Amino acid sequence: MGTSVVTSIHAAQDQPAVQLVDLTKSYGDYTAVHQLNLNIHRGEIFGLLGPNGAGKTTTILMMLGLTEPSSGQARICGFDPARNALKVKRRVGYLPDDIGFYEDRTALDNLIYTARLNGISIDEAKSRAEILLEKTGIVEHMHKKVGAFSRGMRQRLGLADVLIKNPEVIILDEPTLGIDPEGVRELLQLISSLSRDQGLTVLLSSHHLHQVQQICDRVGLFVQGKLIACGDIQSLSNQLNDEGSINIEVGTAVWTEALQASIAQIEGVLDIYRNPDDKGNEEYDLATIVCDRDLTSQIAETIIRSHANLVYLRRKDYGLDDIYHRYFERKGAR
Ligand SMILES: Nc1ncnc2c1ncn2[C@@H]1O[C@H](COP(=O)(O)OP(=O)(O)OP(=O)(O)O)[C@@H](O)[C@H]1O
Repeated sequence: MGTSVVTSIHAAQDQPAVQLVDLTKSYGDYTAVHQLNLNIHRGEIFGLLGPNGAGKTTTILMMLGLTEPSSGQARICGFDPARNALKVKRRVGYLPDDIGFYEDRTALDNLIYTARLNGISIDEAKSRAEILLEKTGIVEHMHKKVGAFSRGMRQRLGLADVLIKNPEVIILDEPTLGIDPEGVRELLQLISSLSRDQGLTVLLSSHHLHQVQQICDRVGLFVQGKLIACGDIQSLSNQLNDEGSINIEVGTAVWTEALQASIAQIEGVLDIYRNPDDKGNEEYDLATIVCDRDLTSQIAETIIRSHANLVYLRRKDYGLDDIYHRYFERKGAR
């Protein structure tokens, strides 16, 4: 093997698995994805997060060569999907949010079918299918017809289906949709361990920040076709802290609109929101007040004056709820 070949193979290994440069997609006057720049490194688990209609699926379709960018470029495993869709397809496994299987055929048959479509010999297909059914935890159901599978089992089978061609990158569109909390936890753990064991690059699209952050190395926050922030949870939190605002969390026996309005009138209060993932605390209601300075005593006074029964008050660092709220609902609305 000549030096130049060796160099170029090493260069390819060093290249990010996914490179998006000024990637843009317009439908008529509407821009669904606007000049997206993003690198995803090999072996990384990346979460593409955003509310409905943010442009996540459109981005994925451009990455797969299933829709053409209006401008800009994507390179997936070194290939441009707009020109080399087949080469990209060979290296990338895609699990859409509504994967179709042959419902009247067994899980094993479905996997063997996919493997055969990808040019894998029948013996190899069988052995890979059995290994993957084992890994995804549904081996005992391999002879069951897929039509009888639960949503969680289908998603596990979907993972096995994308993995059967030994992809370098897997793209999972809302993989946890419609699965119960325990099933979500198990599925995410499975994705995480598959990625770690095999050095797989994973792109996961979701609108559940809480779920995704459990396994993602980095997340990108996508709003109205634009990537408004990108990084690990800690650095996103630090960016918000650097903006100089202070978060005060309060717990009250009752939270009323009148109380919220009184707090909003305090000079220096920037934003107030109820904690979105307050897990049904029955003792008190939790809210976060974003201020441009430390307004702890003014807030306490206002709550006490309104007889709302202040149960607790503390200054807090930015957590996931705050990141979600500040980036998606405040910045996204600008
Ligand atoms: N073929 C199309 N023609 C016109 N507009 C489209 C088309 N496909 C998508 N859009 C629009 O582009 C925007 C982004 O859609 P996309 O499906 O990429 O969002 P998403 O982030 O995946 O949302 P969701 O979480 O709801 O799946 C939406 O406003 C959608 O209506």
